[in-house]
Amino acid sequence: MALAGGVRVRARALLRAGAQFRGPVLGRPEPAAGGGDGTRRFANLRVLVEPDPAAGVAVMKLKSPPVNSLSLEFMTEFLISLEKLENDKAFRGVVITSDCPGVFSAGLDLTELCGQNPAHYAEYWKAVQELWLRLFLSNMVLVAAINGVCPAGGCLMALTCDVRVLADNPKFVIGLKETQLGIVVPFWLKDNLVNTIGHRASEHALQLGLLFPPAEALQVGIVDQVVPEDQLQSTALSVMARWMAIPDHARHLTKAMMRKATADSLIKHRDADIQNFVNFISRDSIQKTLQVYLQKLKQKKG
Ligand SMILES: CCCCCCCCCCCCC/C=C/C(=O)SCCNC(=O)CCNC(=O)[C@H](O)C(C)(C)COP(=O)(O)OP(=O)(O)OC[C@H]1O[C@@H](n2cnc3c(N)ncnc32)[C@H](O)[C@@H]1OP(=O)(O)O
Repeated sequence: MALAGGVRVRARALLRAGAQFRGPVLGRPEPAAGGGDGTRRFANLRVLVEPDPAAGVAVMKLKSPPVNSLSLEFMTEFLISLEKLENDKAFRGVVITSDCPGVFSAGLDLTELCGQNPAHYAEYWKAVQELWLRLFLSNMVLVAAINGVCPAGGCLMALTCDVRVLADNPKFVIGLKETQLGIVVPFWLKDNLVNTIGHRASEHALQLGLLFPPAEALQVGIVDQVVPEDQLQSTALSVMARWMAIPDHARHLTKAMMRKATADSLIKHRDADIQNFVNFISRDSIQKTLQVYLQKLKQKKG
């Protein structure tokens, strides 16, 4: 699946501004530090990719501090890195994890949703849809190694993966807390959750805006495994090895068959979904609520 129009334009703009990339320009992998071991590490500003071509696996580390919020730049860079791996036959699986201590992702970047114009909100929401579609329909095996708090849009990313492994730390909660913020999840994210934990559990989780700590997350099935923090990466890689043992063609056709209807329902109603979002986020009352919420987040430290 290729990048959608708006996201592709932004991706090109990012690539044109190659000077802002630390290390190599995307598309030109550099030898790992120390070199000569056949690994090709590449990075853009906000995503670090550690490839292991011999295993057919890459680890994507989200590194958009402080909280890996889903800014337009972050989503664009993430999708560029993902596409690069998808286009390289050497890679069949990706482990997604965070490089920001204690936070997998704080979800939507609320600063993108405050005081901007409708065209910006439309571009932003299209990028969120694109992020979800690209991950949800990826041919590769995706394993989320969740090493931090994972609310809302962070949970959206994790839910697209084939497997979720959560580090056992009571602070590392996961879930869709939107109703607690007075907002409603989009239908396609609701469908993704229902496919994962079932209808009844989703009703409770969504209406109450539940954030599950590890034991409860495992019990409800929003994650597949909970492991000690120091075993997260090794567990994710061994889960990956099990999935990689299945012939790719059969596995990804099966994945597509299982996920097609859910993805199609967004693809068919994409423009209406964007319009709904723009109307919602442009309301004065929502803008005021957002400002207050952001202010509270900033004051938390003080
Ligand atoms: C009232 C909200 C209305 C939202 C309207 C959106 C409409 C959307 C419609 C449907 C969408 C559904 C799908 C997804 C929805 C979302 O993702 S909404 C976002 C929900 N996320 C959150 O509420 C998380 C908020 N953040 C936190 O709770 C904490 O930051 C944390 C993740 C638990 C980490 O805590 P800690 O390590 O203590 O860091 P902090 O000190 O709190 O934060 C550091 C700085 O980061 C800023 N920040 C935090 N989260 C965000 C964010 N989501 N977007 C932008 N910025 C964020 C925070 O303000 C701090 O900034 P500074 O003070 O300037 O350092």
